[in-house]
Amino acid sequence: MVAVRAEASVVGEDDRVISGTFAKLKEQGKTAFIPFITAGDPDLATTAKALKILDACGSDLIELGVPYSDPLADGPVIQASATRALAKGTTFEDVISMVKEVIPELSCPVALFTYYNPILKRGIANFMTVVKEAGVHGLVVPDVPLEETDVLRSEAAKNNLELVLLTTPTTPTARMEKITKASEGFIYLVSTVGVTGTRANVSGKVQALLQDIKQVTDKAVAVGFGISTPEHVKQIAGWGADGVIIGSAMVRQLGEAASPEEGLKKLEELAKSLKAALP
Ligand SMILES: O=P(O)(O)OC[C@@H](O)[C@@H](O)c1c[nH]c2ccccc12
Repeated sequence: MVAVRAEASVVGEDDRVISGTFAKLKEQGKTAFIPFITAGDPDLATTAKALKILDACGSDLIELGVPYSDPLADGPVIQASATRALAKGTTFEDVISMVKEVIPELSCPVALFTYYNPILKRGIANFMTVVKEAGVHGLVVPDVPLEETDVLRSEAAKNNLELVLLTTPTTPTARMEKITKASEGFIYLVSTVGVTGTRANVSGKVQALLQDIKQVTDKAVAVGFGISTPEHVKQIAGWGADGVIIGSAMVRQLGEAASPEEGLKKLEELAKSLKAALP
């Protein structure tokens, strides 16, 4: 009995900040606004400012990408952004030092986005401890197969980190059900096949995919890939999504601006316009 209690207190419901955030939003009938940016593009000082701006614009969660040399799920915008960040010399350790300073100043939680290799390289247990100590609340690891998530999830859980899993339009139903059971924080519904990057329209399949997922789980579902305009986010919120994730459109503001200051200004404008379009 005692052992069971001790175990339960390691990961109490209250420690699950990301699922807690979604639960609160649900009570208020709100859809989460979740921007993604790459750490270190154009530099880490600007990333720190961007995190504070996104938080002030009403982000409900921020997905912060660790730049990686072989970002296989990413389209041209995020690839170029990761390349710029790496060319600046941004390391995982630098990203961690920066977030450690900034997260205490934010009111919204942060999920760290990273490919699997940098985790394996550092050792799963060690990686989780470092990330937790930096104040991070969850992890998105797009290239880890479901079958290999057990050890990742248990090490994450020891550190109160929620491990978000992804499902795509080509995921078979039985597998999608397993993913919804195993996913923590929320379920990441990839809106379309292919790589990240803005698209003119949101795939019409998203509405049916959301219904399918919601039939098998009560967990929150956030949609990402190809979302960039107020019309897109309105449409997806109308289909019952619990959150919208916007990556490339955000990354582009910072990456393609003439100066960091201009990039931050454009980022703020986009964040405000998307947030204002959400219920
Ligand atoms: O860039 P988009 O199309 O807005 O997609 C979201 C996204 O950027 C972010 O969640 C993400 C960045 N890289 C990824 C790789 C795989 C899955 C998801 C991601």
